[in-house]
Amino acid sequence: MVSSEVSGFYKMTVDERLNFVKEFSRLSDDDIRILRTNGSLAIDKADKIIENVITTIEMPLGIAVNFLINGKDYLIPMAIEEPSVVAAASNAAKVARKSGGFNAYATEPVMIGEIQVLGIDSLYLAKMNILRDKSRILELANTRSKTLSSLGAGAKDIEVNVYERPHRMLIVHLIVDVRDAMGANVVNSMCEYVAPEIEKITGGRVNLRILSNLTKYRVAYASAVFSKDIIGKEAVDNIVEAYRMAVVDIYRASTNNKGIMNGIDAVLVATMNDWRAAEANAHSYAALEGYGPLAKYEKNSNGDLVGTIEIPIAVGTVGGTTGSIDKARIARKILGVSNATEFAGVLAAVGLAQNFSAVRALATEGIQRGHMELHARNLALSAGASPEEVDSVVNEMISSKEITMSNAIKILEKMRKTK
Ligand SMILES: CC(C)(COP(=O)([O-])OP(=O)([O-])OC[C@H]1O[C@@H](n2cnc3c(N)ncnc32)[C@H](O)[C@@H]1OP(=O)([O-])[O-])[C@@H](O)C(=O)NCCC(=O)NCCSC(=O)C[C@@](C)(O)CC(=O)[O-]
Ligand SMILES: NC(=O)C1=CN([C@@H]2O[C@H](COP(=O)(O)OP(=O)(O)OC[C@H]3O[C@@H](n4cnc5c(N)ncnc54)[C@H](OP(=O)(O)O)[C@@H]3O)[C@@H](O)[C@H]2O)C=CC1
Repeated sequence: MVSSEVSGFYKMTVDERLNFVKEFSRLSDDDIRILRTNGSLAIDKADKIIENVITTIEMPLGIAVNFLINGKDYLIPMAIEEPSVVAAASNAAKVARKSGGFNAYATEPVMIGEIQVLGIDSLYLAKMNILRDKSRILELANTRSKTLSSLGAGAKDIEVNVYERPHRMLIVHLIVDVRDAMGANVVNSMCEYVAPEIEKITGGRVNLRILSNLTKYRVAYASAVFSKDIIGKEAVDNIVEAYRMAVVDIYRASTNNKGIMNGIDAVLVATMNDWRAAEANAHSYAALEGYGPLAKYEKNSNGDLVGTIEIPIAVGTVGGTTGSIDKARIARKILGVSNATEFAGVLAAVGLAQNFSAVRALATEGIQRGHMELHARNLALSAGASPEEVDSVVNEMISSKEITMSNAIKILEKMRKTK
């Protein structure tokens, strides 16, 4: 197995990077041909995926290197428009692997489907009757997926929540093990299918039947030690203090968690998973006990920084659009995860890595040096520089210490005049 630890990956040419990834992930020549093809999603195929299609839109896909998770090497495909995210993930993974890399695990892939029942005479009696008929309801739900039933997964339990005020209703939770799927469609099918039975049992009227995007029972964890000898004692203390700011201040917690999702969303986009669901999930979980940071930092007795993350993740290796788009299928091959639970653990590690790098930068030199130097390339492109002109414009912006759009335009105009 080739190691994912590679210094100077970013200095390689695109072809050299592709060759590295091909060898690491054992990609076929056909995979490489697809990765090299711009616009590989044919318009007639795109037209079958969503509605009212007029074109497709491209976005860069980069690879974060150095990830060692539970002793296994990973290359992380990330599709994102924001510079410095891929660099930051690779940077954190490089530091973490010096202390053994990330440890990660995820709970069983259990989702919650919700059924709202209104117009019930006796809420507590209705609750009792639903619980009494639980096995029959679960059996009915499980007729909706042959695969889940054959895997010993599917609908497993029922919870009933009674609300008397401000509005009277029952909310029935269908607890479903969705295995390798994200699970929204299958959970929704089950909820809709059992709804008439719930009406019969309760004498009420079912209104909504929809999954919850808050997957309280489907949670991933990751941890890593970041050595004080690499990041410095002062950085360890400053990062712990920065974490504490996110604990007391929701304005900081929001930005902190955005940084975590920078990494997770990018992998979800690369593999065509539902990142809107992931966003809703992460932020509502962060708010369960009053909105706070999803990753925590402590200093251990050796003086090193210990980072941990606890984040709900509903991600699929089957279903949705994960198999419909060739590059997403290849991105998953690059990632090399064999099931949704392993995938969730990897995403938690990516989220922690992303958070560590951002907070490390913030708590030491500030975010602008690392981030803006990479963002300068976008400014140069937006100012109209050709790919050949970008590096010269960027270098001049950096040496003038003015990384702004107006400076990029000025430099470009001057450069073209003197040519
Ligand atoms: C940008 C770095 C990594 C530079 O960091 P540096 O210290 O200049 O990097 P280095 O030269 O010491 O290199 C260390 C490693 O970083 C990687 N690396 C280094 N440079 C590159 C590059 N050009 N392209 C790809 N990878 C790169 C690479 O793995 C490299 O190892 P090597 O290959 O040399 O053995 C650092 O400053 C950093 O991690 N900054 C944080 C950036 C960040 O978090 N960006 C997210 C966007 S800002 C945001 O949206 C969220 C935020 C910040 O608001 C969240 C929050 O508030 O919490
Ligand atoms: N609120 C939200 O987040 C919502 C999201 N969505 C969308 O729903 C999609 C995800 O739904 P999802 O149910 O995952 O997708 P699918 O319905 O596409 O896929 C799930 C199905 O795949 C089959 N399957 C085959 N092998 C496995 C396996 N190993 N593990 C699990 N299932 C397997 C099962 O069907 P079978 O038994 O027939 O083989 C299962 O029901 C996403 O596109 C999402 O954007 C939709 C509605 C709401």
